[in-house]
Amino acid sequence: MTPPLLSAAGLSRSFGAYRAVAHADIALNAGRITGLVGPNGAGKTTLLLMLAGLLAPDSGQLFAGGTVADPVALRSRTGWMPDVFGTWESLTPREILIAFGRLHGADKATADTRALELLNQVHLVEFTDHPASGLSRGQKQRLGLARALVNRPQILLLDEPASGMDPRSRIELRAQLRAIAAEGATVLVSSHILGELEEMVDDVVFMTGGFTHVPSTTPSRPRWRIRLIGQPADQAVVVELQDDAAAAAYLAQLVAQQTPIAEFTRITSGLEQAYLDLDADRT
Ligand SMILES: Nc1ncnc2c1ncn2[C@@H]1O[C@H](COP(=O)(O)OP(=O)(O)OP(=O)(O)O)[C@@H](O)[C@H]1O
Repeated sequence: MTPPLLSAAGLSRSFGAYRAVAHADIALNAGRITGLVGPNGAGKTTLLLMLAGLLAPDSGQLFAGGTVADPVALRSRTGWMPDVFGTWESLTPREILIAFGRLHGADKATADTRALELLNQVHLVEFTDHPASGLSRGQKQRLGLARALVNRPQILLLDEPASGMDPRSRIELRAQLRAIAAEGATVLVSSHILGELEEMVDDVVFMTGGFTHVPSTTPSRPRWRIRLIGQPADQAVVVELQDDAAAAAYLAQLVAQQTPIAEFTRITSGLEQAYLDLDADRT
């Protein structure tokens, strides 16, 4: 079996006395998009920074392709997109991307060509030579994605990439990540938008209180709550159905049977339900 492009075993990291990541195991395989899901403060960003080779773990080990990862080599193969793009705002998107290309060893002409290619890809060409401070939050996110892709990374780590993006940009982001994975890279994306993540990812890793948890199966079936007229809310029935079309057919069948329905509600996506189940286990 091909070893994961990047994996971590027993990573931990504290800030002073506070243990942000207690024990994190994760395996990121070529061609796969993995979702990293967890509540605020769970340790997701800290884990992503360690996986990117940007923050040293206190203990645990990182492996790239099955052998112990060298942080410098890891950084050269990794693209990192932080949740907030806040640096170098007086520079233009072209200058920022060229600078990052040069940091990755490209000559000026190659870095310039790559910068323009990426600005095209994330639809920011019209802002190529304007200061980045004038970009909106969503545009800055798109520039952050371009910056993460400068070195054509095999390992792409994204922290809340869709926050601030408009619906079209989100759809494009999904397609771009899928295309990047299809070329053999691995993508790890943290997000709180579970419905959206569910459409994007192949695998999910949950994180709570500094610990990672891999669900035994990735739940994919959403659930609906059905309550009959006069039925107390706590006695409503919950059914799992494949998708909205299956729900519509099920509802039509109930109506044809003259079932006295008071409520028929999609309650959560499968991923949301798994998350709530995990949270319930922990409280
Ligand atoms: N540099 C730091 N110094 C001190 N504490 C930190 C530092 N970075 C993170 N922490 C703390 O570690 C914990 C985990 O933070 P982290 O940013 O990894 O969580 P997260 O899961 O990404 O949260 P969110 O979903 O809110 O972005 C938090 O309690 C945070 O305050």
